[in-house]
Amino acid sequence: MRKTTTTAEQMVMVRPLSALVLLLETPQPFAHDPLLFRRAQLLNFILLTLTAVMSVAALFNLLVIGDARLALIELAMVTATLLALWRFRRHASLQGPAWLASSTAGAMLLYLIVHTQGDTNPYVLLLLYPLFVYPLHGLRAATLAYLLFVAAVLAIFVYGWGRWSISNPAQTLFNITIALLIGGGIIYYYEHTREAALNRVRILSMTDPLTGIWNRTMFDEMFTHEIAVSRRQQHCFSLILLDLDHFKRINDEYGHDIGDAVLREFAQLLTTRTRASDSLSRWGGEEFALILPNTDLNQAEVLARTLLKTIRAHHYPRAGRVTASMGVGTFCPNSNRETFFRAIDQALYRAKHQGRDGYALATTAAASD
Ligand SMILES: Nc1nc2c(ncn2[C@@H]2O[C@H](COP(=O)(O)OP(=O)(O)OP(=O)(O)O)[C@@H](O)[C@H]2O)c(=O)[nH]1
Repeated sequence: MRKTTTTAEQMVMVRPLSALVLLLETPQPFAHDPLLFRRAQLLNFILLTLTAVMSVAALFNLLVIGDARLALIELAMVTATLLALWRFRRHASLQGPAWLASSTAGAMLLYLIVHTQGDTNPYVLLLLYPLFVYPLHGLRAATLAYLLFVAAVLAIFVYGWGRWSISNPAQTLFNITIALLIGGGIIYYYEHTREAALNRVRILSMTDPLTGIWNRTMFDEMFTHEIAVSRRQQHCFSLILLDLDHFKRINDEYGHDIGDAVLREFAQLLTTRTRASDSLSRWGGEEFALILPNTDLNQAEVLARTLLKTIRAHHYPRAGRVTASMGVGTFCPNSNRETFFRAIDQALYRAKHQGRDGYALATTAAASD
């Protein structure tokens, strides 16, 4: 076996570097949701930047400018961002640290305009606020935060009107208001477009384009989730695999368009005849999967019989009547995922071989370890 050794020199080089990489990396608990992960990445970056910038500013103000009061305020902000960073990384919490980050940055910008007393140059920096408050909090909360921020800026300006030497204050106030509203409006529009596009992509990635029900990826996720719930709460859930009978004939006799219409209507029929807590997915082709949370085998069997009756009785405008076969099984906390699914698949296969338009049960022995 190859042995790797690390010299003391390498350790010194590697440790600070890996500590830095660790800080830059977004914590794993956010990795399951791409949207959340992007938000967490941004928050991590903002908190680290705020901590670094404020630390440098505090040192500069203390040692070079000699302004201890300002340095103290900046050190308080460093403490706040470090606290937020700790909560974010240690407890994988996003909301609280995000609000702390945006409030700290907002307070810092407001303090800057108070501190420079009428100098309008720092006002351009105010547009940094919506740039990160929108991606951090989402459209609604960010708009509220930004409007409050604009109101605070204007209130500070009005407060300083008679006290500070501002050249042409009315004109300046008008310019600042317009710049903040237009700048914020553009960022709002951009964020709105981005959120709408992301939502669309999200829906497309979760649903089947033909029938509109959950797709196979979502089935896998919901199935995994239901197994976790079953093991945690120590109760069973059921699964029904459905396959349309002789579907190839429909395509061959009436064409693919009619076949597609049958699939859509079949999905609709099942959706209306099952509970809102049940989840119907298109497993692939003419095969569907129905997850029934908190349902035992007897209840699943009753539902299978009802569904078979409903499917048999339904008349499709061009294709007439269509039947389906089903494999029915119940997952209990001691079941094994793979063997359970295989047993249901085999049950469906048996239902087909027993003449179709019926169901077969996954045997308990086959479904368990
Ligand atoms: N129109 C349409 N047909 C599809 C779609 N996906 C799969 N199919 C068709 O579904 C048919 C499935 O055929 P088979 O696997 O032989 O099954 P079957 O004819 O239903 O026979 P049994 O399942 O044994 O009752 C094939 O002709 C596929 O082309 C789809 O999205 N639209």
